[in-house]
Amino acid sequence: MDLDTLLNKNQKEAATYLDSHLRIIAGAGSGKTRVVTYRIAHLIQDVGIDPRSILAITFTNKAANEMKERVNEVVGIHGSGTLICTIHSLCVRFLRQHINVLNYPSNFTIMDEEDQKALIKKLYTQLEIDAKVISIKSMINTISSYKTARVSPQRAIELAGQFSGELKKAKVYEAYENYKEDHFLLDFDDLLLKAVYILDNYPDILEKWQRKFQYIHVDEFQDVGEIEYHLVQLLSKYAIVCVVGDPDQTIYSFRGADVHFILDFDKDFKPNKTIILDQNYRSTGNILKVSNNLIRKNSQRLEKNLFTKQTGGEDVIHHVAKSEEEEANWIANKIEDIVNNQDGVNYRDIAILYRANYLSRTIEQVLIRKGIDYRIFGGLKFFNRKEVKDALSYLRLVCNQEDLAFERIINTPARGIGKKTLENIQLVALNHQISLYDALTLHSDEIRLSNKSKKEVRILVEAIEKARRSTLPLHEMFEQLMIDVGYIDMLKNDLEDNRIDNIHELQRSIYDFQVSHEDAPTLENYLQDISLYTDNDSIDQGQYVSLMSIHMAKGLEFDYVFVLGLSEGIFPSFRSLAEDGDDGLEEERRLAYVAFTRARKQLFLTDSEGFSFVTDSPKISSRFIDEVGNEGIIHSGSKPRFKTTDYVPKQTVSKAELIGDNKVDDWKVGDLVNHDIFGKGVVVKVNKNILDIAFELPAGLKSLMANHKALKKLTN
Ligand SMILES: Nc1ncnc2c1ncn2[C@@H]1O[C@H](COP(=O)(O)OP(=O)(O)OP(=O)(O)O)[C@@H](O)[C@H]1O
Repeated sequence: MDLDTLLNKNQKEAATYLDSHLRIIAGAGSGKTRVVTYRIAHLIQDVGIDPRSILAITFTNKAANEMKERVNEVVGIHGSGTLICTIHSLCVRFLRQHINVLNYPSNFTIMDEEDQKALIKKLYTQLEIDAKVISIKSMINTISSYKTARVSPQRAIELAGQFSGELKKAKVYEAYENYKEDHFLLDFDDLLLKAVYILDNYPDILEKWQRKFQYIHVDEFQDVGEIEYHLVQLLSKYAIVCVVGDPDQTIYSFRGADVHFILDFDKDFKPNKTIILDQNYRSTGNILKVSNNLIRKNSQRLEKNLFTKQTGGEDVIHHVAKSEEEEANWIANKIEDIVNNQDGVNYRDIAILYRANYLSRTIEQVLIRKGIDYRIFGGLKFFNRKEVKDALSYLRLVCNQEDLAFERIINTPARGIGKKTLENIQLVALNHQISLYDALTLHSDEIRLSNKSKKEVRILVEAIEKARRSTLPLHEMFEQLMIDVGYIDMLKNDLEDNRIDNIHELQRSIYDFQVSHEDAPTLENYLQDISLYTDNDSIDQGQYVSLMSIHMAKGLEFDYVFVLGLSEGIFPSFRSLAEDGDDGLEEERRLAYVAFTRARKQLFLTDSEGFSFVTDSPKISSRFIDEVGNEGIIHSGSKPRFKTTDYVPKQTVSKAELIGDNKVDDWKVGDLVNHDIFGKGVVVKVNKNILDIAFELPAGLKSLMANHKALKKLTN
């Protein structure tokens, strides 16, 4: 293996330095993964280290598999036995051997989040706790916080003292832990905690595992948390540890990752050396320029000067579309253009990335319409998501009392209608040859329901009937329906922000449908239109565009990358800013940096005008676009508007800025307005003499008469 031809000088030093612990701090695309791979190969092939004494911890299973493959390619069969896996897999492997010391069998069961939810629901019934008072999701978070802070259930009960809410949670925690122990179950936290507990308390097992590894590598070290760090410390007594990371790519702080572990590595692991890799091999000069300019705006960072020898390259393109639909169309057209006109490029070289999963909806619909196959990594296609299916079922019930829709939603949210009651309703429907909904409403006397269920059913039926009679525009009827049937409350109680965003995105889809089908914007037509997307099971031809959230894209690379939805409030996310202020903003910026640096040949950034149902405000371009400067980037489409510049005038509007007379045919989408009561807004739809205007919160979206005196057009 000739490392001189495979690696640059610093990379080679990093791959071959074995005299002490090693920290490799490296920018995006500078060959971190490549260096770890060749370091392992070097240890086996050139140094003759027993492969079984080499450990490499990666962040995802995908990364582990890729690294294994690459090591095998280089060293062949000699590499077998090297342990390359995620930290959770390492713990499972460890526990299967040693958990018997805690009186667990080695074939314990691992619980995922769905299992956790089911268990907590069960415990709530036993302990008579209402999920509306303590949501299941918040309970899962509480349990996880107790555990990672190493607070035992007994201690939690003591700490809760007389505070009844806290005491209830502590009791659930106790019952949860007891149940798991009785049934030999482990949740994800337990995998790490139990492994660390055994290593901390059983010196002979610790010694055995410490003697196992001579060389330990940890990739993506910027995203480790306290327990992972402790585990690496424990295992490293006789080993040389090599950690690799990029502090600018810390994107999991919300899950306990702490960038200080890589920054302070030199204090705990002695002696040590740090090597910095600053040559980027992945991206063109322009992609790098734009990414560097952005990340420089973060104040909490180690300055690195990432460079590339691939100067220039295609400009980064930022496109502002008139609407989300147009944004998606622009992306799809560009993709077709690239695939048709660039030699050897196919769909698999292209990725579409977004900040939040709900943002995939519009682009999915456009790709389906154009017959471009796509895959969503780490998630479900929009119309397959549970909450979207539930919401559409409610609409189907409003539209035509469909039985399948009825069955899907009758007990979501819970109305005390279980399998038996449903069978009872089905029988009544069969006897009378009517729909399930009619059976429930017209023959309720034949159905056995508790008083509580009767009340819940009444609320449901009233909500459905109200929606049927509604004269509101469809998207408003839908919004009201989701509130009236208790669906939004259910999601709020369960702290399911992402699912709520998907419901708002579905509302946007209904709104868009009305705008484009002014002639017959009926619910029936909408449902028919949408079935094209819900029944879409494309045949896998192996050629697909990859769609994923930026968190999922960590460590990956693609020739062409589109990052969509770059609107202020969406990316950076308003929630991160509200919850974590400047720290939240810096993490969002790192996320944008990760997204931009996934691109090899060309990067496209898009956003659109109009109104966001998720942030409930008019859309303007993300500050990140403003921050990347003007070098290496060109703008197309509408002129980007930023919060700091021309969008919201700081002073009150002067008379001269106002156009006095609002002639009806003067209006167009994108016009800025000032309204005497609602303040400033932007026109999102012109419908003869009625304007849909998106105002800043709290006013939101309003339909107003174009020539009303309260409304003034502002000069653009
Ligand atoms: N010395 C080199 N010669 C040629 N190609 C290289 C070299 N070093 C890295 N590369 C290539 O550059 C790209 C980025 O490398 P790699 O994925 O290892 O970077 P990374 O630092 O792990 O990236 P990130 O942290 O952004 O995910 C890969 O395609 C890799 O093959």
